[in-house]
Amino acid sequence: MDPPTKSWSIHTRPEITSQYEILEHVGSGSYADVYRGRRISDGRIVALKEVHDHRSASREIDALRILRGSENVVFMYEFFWREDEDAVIVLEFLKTDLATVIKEAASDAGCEGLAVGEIKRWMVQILSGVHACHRNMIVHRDLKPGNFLISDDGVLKLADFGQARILMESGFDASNSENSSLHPHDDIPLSDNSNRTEFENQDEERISHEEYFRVLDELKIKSHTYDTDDKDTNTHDGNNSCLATCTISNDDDDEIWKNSLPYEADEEGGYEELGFLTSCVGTRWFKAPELLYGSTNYGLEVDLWSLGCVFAELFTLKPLFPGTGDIDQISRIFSVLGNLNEEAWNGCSKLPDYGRISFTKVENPIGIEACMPNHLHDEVSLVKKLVCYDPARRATAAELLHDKYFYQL
Ligand SMILES: Nc1ncnc2c1ncn2[C@@H]1O[C@H](COP(=O)(O)OP(=O)(O)OP(=O)(O)O)[C@@H](O)[C@H]1O
Repeated sequence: MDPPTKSWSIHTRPEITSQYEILEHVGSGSYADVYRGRRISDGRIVALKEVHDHRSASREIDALRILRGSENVVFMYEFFWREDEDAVIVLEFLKTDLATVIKEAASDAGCEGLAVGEIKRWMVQILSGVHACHRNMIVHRDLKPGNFLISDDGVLKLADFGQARILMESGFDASNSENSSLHPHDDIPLSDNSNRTEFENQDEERISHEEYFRVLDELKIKSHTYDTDDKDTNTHDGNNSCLATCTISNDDDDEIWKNSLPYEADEEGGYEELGFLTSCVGTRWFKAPELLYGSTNYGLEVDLWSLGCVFAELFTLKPLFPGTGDIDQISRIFSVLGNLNEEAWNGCSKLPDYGRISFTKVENPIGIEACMPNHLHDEVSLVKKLVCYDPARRATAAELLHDKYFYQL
């Protein structure tokens, strides 16, 4: 079947085709088509990501500009963006991803799971990629195995920043916390011959030890900044990239839920004017409880919950909370952690959708331990540091990078 008409536009753009040979279409996401390409000047194989959504392109470029040079974040060589055209982002080409690693291990009948050494290696790289984001106050908002790409030489890189937000200016200048998102389209003249921006060969930003530890301290500050232009209404279902808007659910029960949620407020002129973050982001299985309950002033911690789910999956090769709809998602979390209440998270009753639906009391939550049978105490404990209700109690990526678990043989 032919790709959607719009995705052909990359073939008809001389500024791109004069520099890149487009080899093949390698994948599609909710907002993008990705092609393998060859840079004509030196034969380098690249990924050309044609992003069909303006806001998503802006987010991805903003984040990748800031994160350039981070070893565990996908590298952006340059991008092309002209008025009335989709942005095309030129990225390093990464052949596989963590979802494939997990799937292959799970489908190998003789395989009892990934080797501990391999798991630790992936985790450290995941943490390093997420730490790079968080030290720059970038919340990714869609962490899942499929968004951790892997190079031929086994280096894992965080990708797909289409839902990312910058919560404050990098450098943590809180005085500029509002309107902090960079807008590449504002500073790139949108004329025919000035639509290309290169990043290759730029030196990695380096920070002093003093600055490093200051940043670690800052990570403890829970950021609840106002978001001036967040009105994205799309989210993904389950573990796959099939798009489900917030008004579509796999679960009939969610009819009740969705009708009670203020998703309509995300429409043009709604949240944009009010300046809140949307709760309508991420992939359900990895979505933090505060997002499921409609929070609009969450912080970096939503990524930490997702990380916990990814880590559990690396250990067990099975998703931790494979909900079929938002209600089912919450029910699954409750059956493991117990009901969400003030005792579990002081302040949770203020979440916008708290109490809109009453859930049966889970008398005996099974605990994370039961989801990870045959796993060591340290492994369960690592997941528990992330998968906990109170966002303030979730361990940061920086803290976990120092966790003794990663230094034990
Ligand atoms: N740098 C890359 N190198 C190789 N393949 C890539 C690269 N980036 C993305 N892909 C492939 O293209 C597909 C779509 O990309 P991506 O997921 O980033 O688009 P998206 O619309 O932002 O996704 P999503 O639906 O998860 O939000 C991915 O599944 C992946 O297989």
